Amino acid sequence: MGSSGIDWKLPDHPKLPKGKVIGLIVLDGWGEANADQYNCIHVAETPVMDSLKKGAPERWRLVRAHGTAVGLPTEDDMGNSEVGHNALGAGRIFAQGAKLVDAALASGKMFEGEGFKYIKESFATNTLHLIGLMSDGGVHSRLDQVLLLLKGASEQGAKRIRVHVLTDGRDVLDGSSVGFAEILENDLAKLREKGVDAQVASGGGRMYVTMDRYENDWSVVKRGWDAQVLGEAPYKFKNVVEAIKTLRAEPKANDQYLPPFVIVDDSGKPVGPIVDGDAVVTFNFRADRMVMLAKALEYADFDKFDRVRVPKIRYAGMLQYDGELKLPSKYLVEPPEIDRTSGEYLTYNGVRTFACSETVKFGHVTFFWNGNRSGYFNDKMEEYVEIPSDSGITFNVQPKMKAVEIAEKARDAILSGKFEQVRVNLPNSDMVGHTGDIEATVVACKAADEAVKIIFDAIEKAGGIYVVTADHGNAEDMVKRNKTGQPLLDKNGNIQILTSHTLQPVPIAIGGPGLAPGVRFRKDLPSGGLANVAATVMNLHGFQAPSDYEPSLIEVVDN
Ligand SMILES: O=C(O)[C@H](O)COP(=O)(O)O
Ligand SMILES: [Mn+2]
Ligand SMILES: [Mn+2]
Repeated sequence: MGSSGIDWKLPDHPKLPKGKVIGLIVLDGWGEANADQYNCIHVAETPVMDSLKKGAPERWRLVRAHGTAVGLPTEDDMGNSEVGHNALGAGRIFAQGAKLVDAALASGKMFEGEGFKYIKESFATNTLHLIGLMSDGGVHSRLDQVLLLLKGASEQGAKRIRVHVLTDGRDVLDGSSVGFAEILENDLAKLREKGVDAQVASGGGRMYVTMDRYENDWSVVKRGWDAQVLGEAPYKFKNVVEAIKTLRAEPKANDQYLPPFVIVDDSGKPVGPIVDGDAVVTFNFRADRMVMLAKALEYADFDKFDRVRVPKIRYAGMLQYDGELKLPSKYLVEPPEIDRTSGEYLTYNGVRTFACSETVKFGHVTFFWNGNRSGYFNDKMEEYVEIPSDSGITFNVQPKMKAVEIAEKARDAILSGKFEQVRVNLPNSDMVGHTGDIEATVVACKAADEAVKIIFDAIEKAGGIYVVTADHGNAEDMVKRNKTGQPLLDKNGNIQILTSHTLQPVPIAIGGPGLAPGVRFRKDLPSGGLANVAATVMNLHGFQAPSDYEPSLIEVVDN
């Protein structure tokens, strides 16, 4: 029993041995879908992953990775890395940010909480700034929630509001930001009719402005800071719709990569720099791509870039983004309380763990896996290795990314005999899938498959077990489809490329020389999802899972 009163000791599994090394591979954005020319996994040569299917149904199956299976509001919500890795690591389904924010808005509790009271103190004299992703993707944010927040804040006395938008095109179709901007403008106009001075103040494409993650490239956050806080950007416009349309045409940027811009008044002055006394809310509910900005806004000691001017603000996140760092300290909605994750249990039960990915996905197999918590549970039992990602490029120009490097680190960790769990995320199919470049995504899928082979070979040598799965779909479908599954065409007759994730299930396969002969997937969990994986892995480590975990996918039959 630990000091927290939690009994961390896991009971022995009645049939499965301990001490086998498990190679636990998450292919990011690797779903299962019908085979056609837009299914890059099908088009790519992926002999290793293909061969696993032959193990069905005993050793290969599909699991749900979207919607309510991962704690999202509806079955129309595609999966994503945060909720996927949370479910994989925590073994239970938690109501996730999107759902918690919906509930807090519906009940009005958002406006009664500590976080809102804190920012509200600025309303009488100062400006409320809202910063975040303008999208209905439901991955990092949702525009309908932002509109309700705007309405609620104005009803609560906000007299001057400035919105700093980040355009998406990654969780939604490229080009859709124009429509979102029109919807937002419409609501801001309604507020102005009511006497609230409400306008968009700045913007930029999410991948080029603000929404970097895991400290891959601070210049992205700096570009946002300059526009949002300092009111400085290379482009100036009178309104946001014009800004987006113009920048999409020239310099021909897509939504994800629009350059930063500020909105200026008739005299050319930026309408919304952030100044002393203002309130700021970052309205994304998802953590990874808000943490860096949250640090810049909140930390007095900060040396990642020159902030030039650091306004004394009242800052709240939509959620608290990092439970360990308590960042930000003020927030509007309580984050999901993802406790007692499998990683924490396993360290208490003698399972030594190695986790690795490249920077852009490093936090997925550490931070998200451990319930949005940074750092080690026990640094004597765990080693996390981050391979630096390339920065400043779109990954279609480098579709192999660091797959080989990740796999080789995993191989070495497996062969070292120092770990019982070696966990990796292979980013290729997701990161390249998001660029919408089909040819490059095919190369990416092949590269991921080759990396899997390197890890499998090590597992073979070490007499271990492999578990390979994915966090959600992406590369298996690169086109927007109608209800009957036919590709949709835009008004120029071109197919509409799908840069986002999908609603598809993902594969899970188990095997390797260390897998006890009688282990197979149960048949009585047809709707099993990612949250069932943690108990499965605990079993394969020789333990029974805690009783409130989603049930294990495997059973052991006597041969
Ligand atoms: O943040 C991103 O890159 C996308 O919005 C979602 O992708 P991920 O959930 O795979 O990280
Ligand atoms: Mn992902
Ligand atoms: Mn993704």
